[in-house]
Amino acid sequence: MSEIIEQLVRGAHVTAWQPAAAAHPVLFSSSIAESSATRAWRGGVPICAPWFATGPDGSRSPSHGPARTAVWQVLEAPAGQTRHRLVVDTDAAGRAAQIELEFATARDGASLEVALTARNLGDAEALVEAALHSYFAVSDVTAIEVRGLEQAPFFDKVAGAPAPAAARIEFGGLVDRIYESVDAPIEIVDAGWSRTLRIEREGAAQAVVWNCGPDAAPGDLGPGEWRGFVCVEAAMLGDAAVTLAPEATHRLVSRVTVVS
Ligand SMILES: O=P(O)(O)OC[C@H]1O[C@H](O)[C@H](O)[C@@H](O)[C@@H]1O
Repeated sequence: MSEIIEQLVRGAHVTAWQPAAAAHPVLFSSSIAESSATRAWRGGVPICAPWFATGPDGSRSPSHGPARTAVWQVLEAPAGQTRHRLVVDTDAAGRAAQIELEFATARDGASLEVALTARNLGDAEALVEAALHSYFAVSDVTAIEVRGLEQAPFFDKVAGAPAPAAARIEFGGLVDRIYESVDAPIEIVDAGWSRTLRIEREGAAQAVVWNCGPDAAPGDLGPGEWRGFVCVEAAMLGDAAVTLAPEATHRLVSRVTVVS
């Protein structure tokens, strides 16, 4: 089978990727996903910027920032790569700003790299949060293992409190965690599909792990489809947001490799 790659101009949203040699998609998308000015595609790689959720003080909207629902400009790119550009006019602190976002994708037979570069075009400093909110396809989230986070404490958004490191993530209900400091690669070990995905990140020590489970499943997921993905997100939010001086840039990268 030949490679499948799909990307929307709205949100510069990569909605599908399956390398030619892979038996299953690497990225999950909902069977009833839609993309509009008010609703982001459910799946693929939503770009959250220049804030995450409702931002550092909880008052930003839309949730996860305007980048995932705005129409981006398509830039020229070498064969096999894509580049998109968007300028947003508000920073994560709610201040008027000029922040250029450039989103680039590159891939080979086994890896897909997505990179978001934020550049402050304004005269004053700008606060930027961001996440590459990747939905990785799995055979059944309740039967996978996520490796590489065992030693890392996290903030449990479900409990609303910090939590100590835990040996294993049990999926099946709502899991929504912000791991604060993780440099090593994270692996999704999927025995059902005899496959391991390795996720490497640059420009972010945080990783968000999310699956909604059955009870918190959003309306734009098909029946039972919560089992078919796990989000492992390269993230910089809250205390890890970056303050960009005028002309300063920050690059956030997530690279997934099919290792077996
Ligand atoms: O439904 P969405 O706006 O796409 O957000 C989906 C999820 O994104 C992140 O993983 C957040 O940590 C979750 O709290 C949120 O529920």
